[in-house]
Amino acid sequence: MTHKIAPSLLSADFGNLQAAIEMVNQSEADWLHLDIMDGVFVPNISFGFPVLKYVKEISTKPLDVHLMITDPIKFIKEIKGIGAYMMNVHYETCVHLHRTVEQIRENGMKAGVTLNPHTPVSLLEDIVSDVDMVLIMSVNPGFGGQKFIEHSTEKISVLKEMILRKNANTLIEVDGGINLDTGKKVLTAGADILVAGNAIFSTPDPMQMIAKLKTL
Ligand SMILES: O=C(CO)[C@H](O)[C@H](O)COP(=O)(O)O
Ligand SMILES: [Fe+2]
Repeated sequence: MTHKIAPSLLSADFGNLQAAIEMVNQSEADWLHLDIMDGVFVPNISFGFPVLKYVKEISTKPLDVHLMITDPIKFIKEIKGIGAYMMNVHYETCVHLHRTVEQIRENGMKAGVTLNPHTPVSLLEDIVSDVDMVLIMSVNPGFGGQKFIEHSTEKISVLKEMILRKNANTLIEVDGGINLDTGKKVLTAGADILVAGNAIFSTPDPMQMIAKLKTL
């Protein structure tokens, strides 16, 4: 399977979201990544449901929603309501992670579990086969444009080994500081999906950058 690219809208020009979404529609991107922050779990606030609803009206790509919020189980219905394809919750925010994953799937969405840089992959032993995707954060969540944490590649290798050992179909997504250089490293380590914000939206030709990331 060739890898997927999920541009993160967080680094787009919020003054012209329509143009950014239409650019992604016309590009080789596979998914559109949406970062929801609550100012509690992470020290930043991004955008919420009214914006997501607007994005869904324009986007032709499956929506990959990354929830950086406490108690994400409370918002499963809302995320379903905006037509999300993938709902990613942080391991660190879910007391009842298995129940959360079950409810996401019962609501017809794919379930992703996200790990902060300090959270070991070994904690996923008993749930990795029950989730559709694991999202490895390669920066501390909350902001775009941060530097890739090199240790992330080791975590991806450990996770890949776990998935193969369990004969699971779980995908690996990587988010934070991804560019042409770090993207190559994480793909070699076993990643299936690359999220990129700054690397795409800070270049003069974002569509060409998406194409380059796609051919890594
Ligand atoms: O989850 C995120 C931040 O918490 C973003 O998806 C991520 O940071 C993407 O931005 P960049 O590619 O610029 O690092
Ligand atoms: Fe993200």
